[in-house]
Amino acid sequence: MKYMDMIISETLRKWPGVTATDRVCSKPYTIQPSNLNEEPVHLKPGDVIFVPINGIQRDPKYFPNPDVFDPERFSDENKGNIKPYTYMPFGLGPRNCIGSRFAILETKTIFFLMLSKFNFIAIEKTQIPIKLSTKSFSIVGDSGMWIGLEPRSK
Ligand code: HEM
Repeated sequence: MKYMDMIISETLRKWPGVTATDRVCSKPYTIQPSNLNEEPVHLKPGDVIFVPINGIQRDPKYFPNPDVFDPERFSDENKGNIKPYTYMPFGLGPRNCIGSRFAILETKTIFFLMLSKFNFIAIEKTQIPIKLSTKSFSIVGDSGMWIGLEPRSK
């Protein structure tokens, strides 16, 4: 199941189901500029901060060639190179997703059963590359997500 684990991790990097999360600031904090033309940002208690999970996980600074689907990023040899706090499909810290292990187990079970019976194939309605909807907060296809199931011959 190691390779399936790598596939699921990379899918959640490139296409995180939850594209952003938020936090409420509890004490004053200043984000220092990282470029010459930027001003410091002063945060006050009560300010709400959006953490763009999708943007961070597609940032070439953290994931080279971010648009390439490459499960090897999560191999035993490579996963140690991922910088802390740059991969967060289930959020981070004490309020991270309580259902993450269940979600991964469920995904693996479904894929194991489906792949043992069917090949997943592109059909006429499958959009390659997929065009994403601009009307949804989550990552969904503009005209749905279509895939064909072909029974596997024994
Ligand atoms: C692939 C599936 C899922 C994804 C990508 C996902 C993602 C997330 C993310 C990003 C957060 C916010 C965490 C943070 O801000 O640090 C979250 C919170 C949460 N998720 Fe999930 N989730 C998934 C499945 C589930 C499932 C299956 C359950 C329940 C069975 C669940 C229950 C929760 C709950 C209760 C919270 C709020 C936790 C808190 O505020 O302490 N999630 N999830």
